Amino acid sequence: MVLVSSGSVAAGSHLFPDELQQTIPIKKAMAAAGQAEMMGTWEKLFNFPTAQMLLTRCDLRDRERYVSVRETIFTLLEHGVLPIINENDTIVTDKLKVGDNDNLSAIVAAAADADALIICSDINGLYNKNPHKHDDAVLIPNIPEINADIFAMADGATSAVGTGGMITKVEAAQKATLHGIDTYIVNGFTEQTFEMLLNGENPGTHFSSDPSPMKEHLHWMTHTSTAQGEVIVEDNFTVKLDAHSEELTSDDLIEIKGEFAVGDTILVRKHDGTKLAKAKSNYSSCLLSFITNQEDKNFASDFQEQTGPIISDKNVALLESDTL
Ligand SMILES: Nc1ncnc2c1ncn2[C@@H]1O[C@H](COP(=O)(O)OP(=O)(O)O)[C@@H](O)[C@H]1O
Ligand SMILES: N[C@@H](CCC(=O)OP(=O)(O)O)C(=O)O
Repeated sequence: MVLVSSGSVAAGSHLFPDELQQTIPIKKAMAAAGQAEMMGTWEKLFNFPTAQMLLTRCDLRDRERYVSVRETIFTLLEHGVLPIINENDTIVTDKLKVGDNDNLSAIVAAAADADALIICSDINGLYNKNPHKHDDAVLIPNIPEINADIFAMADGATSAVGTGGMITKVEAAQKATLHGIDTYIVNGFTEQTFEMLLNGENPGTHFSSDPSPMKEHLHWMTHTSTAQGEVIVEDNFTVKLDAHSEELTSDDLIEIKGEFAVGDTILVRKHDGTKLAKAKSNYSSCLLSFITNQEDKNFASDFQEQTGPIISDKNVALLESDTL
C-alpha cells in the first residue's frame, strides 16, 4: 500500500487567518506549515510506521531521479513502512508542478508497479454528468475503455479544496490503466466503500486496465517525462518503429528548439504543429542545430554513420493525441 495524500494547504490555512486571498506565496507557506500537521494526523491513525515523500515533477520527469524514487518506495514497502506521498508544494512553480494529486497518484502507481489505483473522492464515482449541477446524473459503475465520451462526462471541482474535479481523475485513470493498473474512483467518506473494496466489490467507478499495457519506459516517457526540447521535421515525415530503419536523420530535420542534452526526452513535431512522438535523444540540441545548419549534407550522413541515429526505435513513444 502506498498513500498519496493531499491536505497540506488545507491543514496549514488556520495559521494564516488574516489572509483573505490565497496567493501562491501564501499557499506555499500554508503547505510548509500544514504538511507536518497532515503527517501527524495520519500517524495518529495508523499503528505502523509511516514515511514522508515530497515530490515535484522534476523528480519524476528525470529518469535517474524517477528510478531513485522507485527504489525508496520499494525499500520502505519491504520494511513494512507506509510511504505517504504529496507534492512538494513549498518549492514548486507552475512549470515544475504536477498540480493535482490525481495525476500524481497515477504516476506513483506506475512507479510502484501497483496492482490497483484507488482514488478517494467526495463523491461515489464518475457520473454521466456533474451531479452537483444535474439532478438526473447517473453513476457509471464500469468503464472498459477511456475515450473522448468519458472525458466529456467529467467536469471541474466544486469544493473549496479540490483541484481538477473529475477531469484530473479521468486523466489519472487513463495514465494508470495504460500501465495495466485497474483504477477505481470511490467515495472516501463512507466506511462501506472500504468494506466493499476489501470484499473485492466495486463501490464506485471501475476503469479496467488495458489488456496490452505500454512498456514501462515508454509509459514513463509518454505520461511522466516532459520534453526538454523539440525537433521540427518535414510534414511528410512518419516515425517508423522498425529496428532496421533509421528513425530520424538529419535530412528530416527543419529546426531544433530548446536546449537538451544526450539522453533527454524530446518532442518530435511536424512543421504543421502535429505532435508525432516523444523520444530519447542520442544527440544534444547544440550538436543537432550544428548538423541541421550544415550546407554540406555529406557532413551529416558521415557523422551519423559513425555516431548512430538521432533517436533509436526502442526509445520512441508515439503520441496519439495532441494533449500530451
Ligand atoms: N461527471 C462527474 N461525476 C462526478 N463528479 C463530478 C463530475 N464532474 C465534476 N464532478 C465534480 O468533481 C468533484 C470531485 O472532485 P474534487 O473536488 O477534485 O474532489 P477531491 O477533492 O475529492 O479530489 C465532485 O464533487 C463534483 O463536484
Ligand atoms: N498538494 C496539495 C493538494 C493538491 C490537490 O488539491 O490535489 P487534489 O487532491 O487532487 O484536489 C496539498 O497537499 O494541499
